[in-house]
Amino acid sequence: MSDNIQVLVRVRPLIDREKNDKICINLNDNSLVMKETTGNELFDQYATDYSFAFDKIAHPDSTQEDVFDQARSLIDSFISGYNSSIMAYGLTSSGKTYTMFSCDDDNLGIVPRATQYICDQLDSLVQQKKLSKYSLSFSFVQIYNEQLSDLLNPTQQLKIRITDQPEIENMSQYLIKSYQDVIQLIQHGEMNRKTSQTRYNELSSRSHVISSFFLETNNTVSKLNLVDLAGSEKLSSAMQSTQGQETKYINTSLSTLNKVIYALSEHKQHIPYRDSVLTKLLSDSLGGNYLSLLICCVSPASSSFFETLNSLRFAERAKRVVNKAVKNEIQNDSPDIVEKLEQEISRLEGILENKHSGEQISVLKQQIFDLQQTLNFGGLVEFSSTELKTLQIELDRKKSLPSLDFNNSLDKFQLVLQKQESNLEYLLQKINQQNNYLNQLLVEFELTQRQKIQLGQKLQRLQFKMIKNDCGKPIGVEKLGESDKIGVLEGELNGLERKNQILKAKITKGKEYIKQMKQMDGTELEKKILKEMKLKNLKGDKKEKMNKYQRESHALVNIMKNKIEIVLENNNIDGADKFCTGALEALKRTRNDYE
Ligand SMILES: Nc1ncnc2c1ncn2[C@@H]1O[C@H](COP(=O)(O)OP(=O)(O)OP(=O)(O)O)[C@@H](O)[C@H]1O
Repeated sequence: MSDNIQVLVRVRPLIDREKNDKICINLNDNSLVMKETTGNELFDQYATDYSFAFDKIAHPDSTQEDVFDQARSLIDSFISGYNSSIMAYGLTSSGKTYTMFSCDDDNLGIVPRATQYICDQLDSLVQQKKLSKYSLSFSFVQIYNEQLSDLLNPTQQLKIRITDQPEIENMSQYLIKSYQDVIQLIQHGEMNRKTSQTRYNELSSRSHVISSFFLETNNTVSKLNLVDLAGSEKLSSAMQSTQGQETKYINTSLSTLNKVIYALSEHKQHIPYRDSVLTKLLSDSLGGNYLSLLICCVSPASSSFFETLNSLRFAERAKRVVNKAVKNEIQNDSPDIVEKLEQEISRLEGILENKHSGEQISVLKQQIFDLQQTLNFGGLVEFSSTELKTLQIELDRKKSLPSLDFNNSLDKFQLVLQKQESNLEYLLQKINQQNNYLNQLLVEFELTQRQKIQLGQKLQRLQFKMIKNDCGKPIGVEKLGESDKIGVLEGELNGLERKNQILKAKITKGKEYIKQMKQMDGTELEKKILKEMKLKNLKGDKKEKMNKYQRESHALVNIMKNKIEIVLENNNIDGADKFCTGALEALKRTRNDYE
């Protein structure tokens, strides 16, 4: 079966820290339009629209069940013997963990729902006698700082082996009988998962997590990967060194994922799977023997505009990747699972009877015990009551983590600074475009100059010819024709001169404009203002001032962008100048307000 990666975009509702933000996404069932809105009609009418189409869009009011419904067909395929993969991708705090792993009874995520669904479906197949035996097991690993570890047994050393598909050596796998088994394992694994508080998310996942189900039935063997990717985040000087290091690793592996998706979508010969642990492990889910669904989680808030745009561009590319999934059937003459396990037990018992050293015997005993547990479908870890108590205390501690005060000035400043930095990058890009446009004008100017000289020479030759006619021959039809041509050429010459003047004026204005824009690298000024505010540690009206500042600086950046776009698209220098003047005045006003 050859199938493109399916893409579902989930737009979550605004969260507390975004309550003053504008919504920058308009949604339909399969398409959406992004527009950077400031709330000011004058500026907003010039904002660019970015349109996207996907297989499905989950709106902010979509429930966890609605989202699971979109994943159901993939889980059915897994039950019928196809490898399947569901991956959540997005900026930090965009809702990936909520979508995949939420264990809140009222809002269960895809992993617990999938467990329940798989167990129910398998039981029903057994009851209908369509299936006589099966074994379902679960594993849970994380990639933190490019290191792979087992969340269910963190002391275990893991290794990736790539034969025809990637496999993890030494990874623990637990047999699953019910939904509760998986919930217990997830809760146990979540405690070993690397999380920390970021500027955007008070409990942010700093690792990529891959939970997998392995199903073996009478005649098929299949795997289901449920992946919660760590969220990308912009590096900032305010990050502590460990946080900075984590963020670097996350961004590098996500950028390799981007490169892999790019190479696959462009049908390149070399796919850089080996450049990161994440892509090595997902190599089969991306372009291989898997059916895959990508859930791209995004926030509708204008403060995440650029990051959301990037996530959607990534998702749009992923849609073009084609997987080649085949049903994994096993030969009927191979011994069934129970028989295989029984044979292994007798083999190990045989070895035991042959009197090995004490150490070997205890290892073998342990192996026999594990296998018996597996055979009895009792393979699920039994936590001792003390272990359970410790786990509960840890859970309660995590639940009671003090919620981050997002009004805390430092955090707010960081947010504003980060936005300003990306706006500045955007501006610089536009200045470069403007420079290119000016260069084009210069080339055009030179061309018209050359044409003008050629026409002047032609005119001289014609005038000379006329003088000769006047002196030598009677004035005839030919001479009248020549003088008409001269009139036309003179007209053209005048036209070219006018055009040259206009071009000169445009170039001068353009140069002035670039100079102004460069001076307006005045985000420097804005940063200075921020720094001053931080130093003064303003209280009381601080929040109001910061909000006002954020709105106004945002609007300013828009004015500048609009100006450039007008210059580029409509070639309307005058109109653009008015905006620029307006922007400069507004900038002065903002500065006055904060000085
Ligand atoms: N669809 C939703 N409805 C309601 N709340 C949501 C939704 N999606 C996410 N949230 C809330 O948004 C916050 C961030 O979500 P979550 O932790 O899942 O983000 P994340 O993308 O996993 O972030 P990170 O990459 O930092 O781990 C949480 O408080 C979560 O409860």
